[in-house]
Amino acid sequence: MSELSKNNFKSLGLPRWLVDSLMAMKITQPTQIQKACIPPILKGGDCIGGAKTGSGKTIAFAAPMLTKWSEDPSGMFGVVLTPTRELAMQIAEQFTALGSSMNIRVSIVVGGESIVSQALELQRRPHFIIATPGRLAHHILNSGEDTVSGLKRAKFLVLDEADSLLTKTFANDLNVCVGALPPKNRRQTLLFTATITDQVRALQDAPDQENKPPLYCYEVESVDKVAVPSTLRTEYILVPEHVKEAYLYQLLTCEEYKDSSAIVFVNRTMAAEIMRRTLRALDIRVASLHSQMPQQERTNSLQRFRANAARVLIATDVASRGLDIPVVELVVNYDIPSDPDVYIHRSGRTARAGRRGDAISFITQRDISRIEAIESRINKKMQECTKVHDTAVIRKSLNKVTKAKREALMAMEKENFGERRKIQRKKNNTDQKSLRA
Ligand SMILES: Nc1ncnc2c1ncn2[C@@H]1O[C@H](COP(=O)(O)OP(=O)(O)OP(=O)(O)O)[C@@H](O)[C@H]1O
Repeated sequence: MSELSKNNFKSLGLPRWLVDSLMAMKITQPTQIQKACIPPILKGGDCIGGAKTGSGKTIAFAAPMLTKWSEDPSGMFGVVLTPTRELAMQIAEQFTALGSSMNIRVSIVVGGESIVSQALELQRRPHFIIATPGRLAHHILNSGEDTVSGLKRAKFLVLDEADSLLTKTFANDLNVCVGALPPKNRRQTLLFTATITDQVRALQDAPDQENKPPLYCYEVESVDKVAVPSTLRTEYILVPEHVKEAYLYQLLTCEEYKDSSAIVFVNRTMAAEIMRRTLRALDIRVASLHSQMPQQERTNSLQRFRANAARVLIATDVASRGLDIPVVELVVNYDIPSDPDVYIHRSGRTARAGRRGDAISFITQRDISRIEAIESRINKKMQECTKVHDTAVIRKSLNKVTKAKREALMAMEKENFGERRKIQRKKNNTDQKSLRA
């Protein structure tokens, strides 16, 4: 098929109803990854789809799956696994929206929600299950044959954020999930990520004992060696460790960003909580998202941020992958991640679908080697951010920021926050490690 004739979804082989659904979402022209993946998936192939953050990978797998399902819309059809609960909910929303005219049934199977109501929902035979591996594995092992028997007839398995799912963290649960599905030669397997790792590639090269053609591997835009979107501006600020909070406050309230929607990434849950309280005391509309929060709070926080009731989201890496919130204009790496791929995913929460966005990294003396590793991974040098440079201004805000932080710490101590966190962590552990996700 020539490049020109791939310029709309119909010519890629999608049916009218789905083209209409996409059009209702104002999606009319396929992106590169969609052009590359949809036709071979429709032909029955497996696929490794690698493309930058925000390039439309979800529709690249959802559209061909929905197309094939609509030809025989009965029973369990596909399973999508993804590393976080919020991402599972987001993908389920996309499937539901795209398939709404076809009475689609989509079930979300994630940790932190009622096991019993999920089991009942699974018994009603959804067409698609969007799950985190831990909770789906739990149902497979504990919920009885009538709950999970439908999995044996699934035609598709998707590993979204495949590189993350193929790490040790998920190995046991993933094995349980894959073991409950038809063998490789009787299903299609689709792997998608913005950061293809050797573990993902290895699946393509693995000897094929089941007589299935090898996985197609699309590394879209591989000619362009820069691993982040071209619309993403990458900058850094050199910050002395003891005034990081004051710099953050200045950045979030400076002329350019005072009304912007921003995600601030920190490396620890405790830091996220301190930061949320500090910024709230400084009159910034703020929410937080981390793994030690009860699920209902996680969902509420994200909803508030999506609806712009909160302008700033303080998050750990539970929010670094996949979340699609188009209004986000700024990502701050308040703490620098040790893995350069994590930087790519975090920064990819902005500059999505061709929009502009900024990723600003706070660099202390200790972070220099991490920054070098990131620059070499993304093949791009960060520019110095000049929006917060006036030391007098920093000095001026330092007092009030320090006071706000001190009050936040005192309130947390009074509420026994550290203790509550321990209890929550213990609860999460006893909910057992297989419910991790
Ligand atoms: N063909 C298209 N035209 C315009 N917008 C699109 C198109 N395809 C997808 N989008 C929109 O682009 C945004 C990003 O898509 P998506 O979340 O699938 O990105 P992704 O590649 O999975 O990113 P990540 O690697 O961060 O998970 C979504 O809001 C989606 O609706």
